[in-house]
Amino acid sequence: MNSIKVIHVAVGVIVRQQQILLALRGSKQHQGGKWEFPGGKVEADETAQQALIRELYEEVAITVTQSDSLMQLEYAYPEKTVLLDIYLVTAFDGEPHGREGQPLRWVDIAELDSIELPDANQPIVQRLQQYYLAQ
Ligand SMILES: Nc1nc2c([nH]c(=O)n2[C@H]2C[C@H](O)[C@@H](COP(=O)(O)OP(=O)(O)OP(=O)(O)O)O2)c(=O)[nH]1
Ligand SMILES: [Mg+2]
Repeated sequence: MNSIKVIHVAVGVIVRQQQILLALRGSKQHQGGKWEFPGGKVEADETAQQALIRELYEEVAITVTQSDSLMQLEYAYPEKTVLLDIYLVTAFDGEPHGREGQPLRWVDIAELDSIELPDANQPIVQRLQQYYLAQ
């Protein structure tokens, strides 16, 4: 049977001066109360990169001007399976603010592994720390 629906999500790792932007998920959302990389579901009529640009504008009011694919990962939560399409956002216009009232924070890449992120995000943190803190 092919009844498992995978939810395709575009996620932005927004980097500025060795720090990364996190947003707090609402307590009633899936994975609520955890800090996320801003992003959201890819709609039927768009590519993941288009969804990224739309979501980052809707959620944190920035216009992405440079984004590159970092990795894709699928993760099965007990209640749903997500396919995260993760982009490194290295240039953008505007100063981020939480347009939906959500708190935002900039964190050092070295600090990322001590923050409560959604369970699926562990490989992203590993990759970022390897990539930026290698030397
Ligand atoms: N944005 C985001 N979502 C993540 C991360 N890690 C992770 O497992 N997810 C999951 C949680 C959700 O099940 C899904 C993203 O859904 P979402 O709630 O952000 O979707 P959306 O912005 O389109 O929101 P909505 O309109 O459906 O409320 O992906 C992450 O770092 N960032
Ligand atoms: Mg979202």
